[in-house]
Amino acid sequence: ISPAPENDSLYQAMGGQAGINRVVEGLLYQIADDERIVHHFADTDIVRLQEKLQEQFCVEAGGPCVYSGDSMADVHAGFELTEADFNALVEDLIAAMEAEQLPVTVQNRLLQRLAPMRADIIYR
Ligand code: HEM
Repeated sequence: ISPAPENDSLYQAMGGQAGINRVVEGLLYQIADDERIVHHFADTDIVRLQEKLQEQFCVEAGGPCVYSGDSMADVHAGFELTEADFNALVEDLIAAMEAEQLPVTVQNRLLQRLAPMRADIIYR
């Protein structure tokens, strides 16, 4: 787990919670259309996933939120996710951020916050 950001500049650059929520919604639509990975979500409570992603992205962007979901290792264990699965989801997230016209510098700051989670998400 990386330490929380020291300020909320990324949260502000993403448009606060409303902007983050639009990115999360776009991500969920991208995943729904992504035949490479959508099968993993067949039994998922999407309303819960949306809520937890909204919280998590807010925290990682330095916003005033608390993440109430489970650990990345616990959540993703059992899906046997590959590096290709991980990269596909990152591509979907980038597409969602592009659709919100977030500058690449802002996109990269969020991706850098999420990248360290990779080791907990990919199956070993
Ligand atoms: C940076 C990458 C990722 C992040 C930040 C992330 C984040 C999350 C979060 C916050 C949750 C909700 C946890 C909870 O309900 O308590 C979740 C659930 C889930 N994630 Fe990920 N995830 C990532 C990558 C992936 C990938 C690559 C896949 C599959 C292709 C995946 C599949 C799932 C599934 C299927 C669930 C729902 C689990 C269930 O229904 O019990 N995730 N993820």
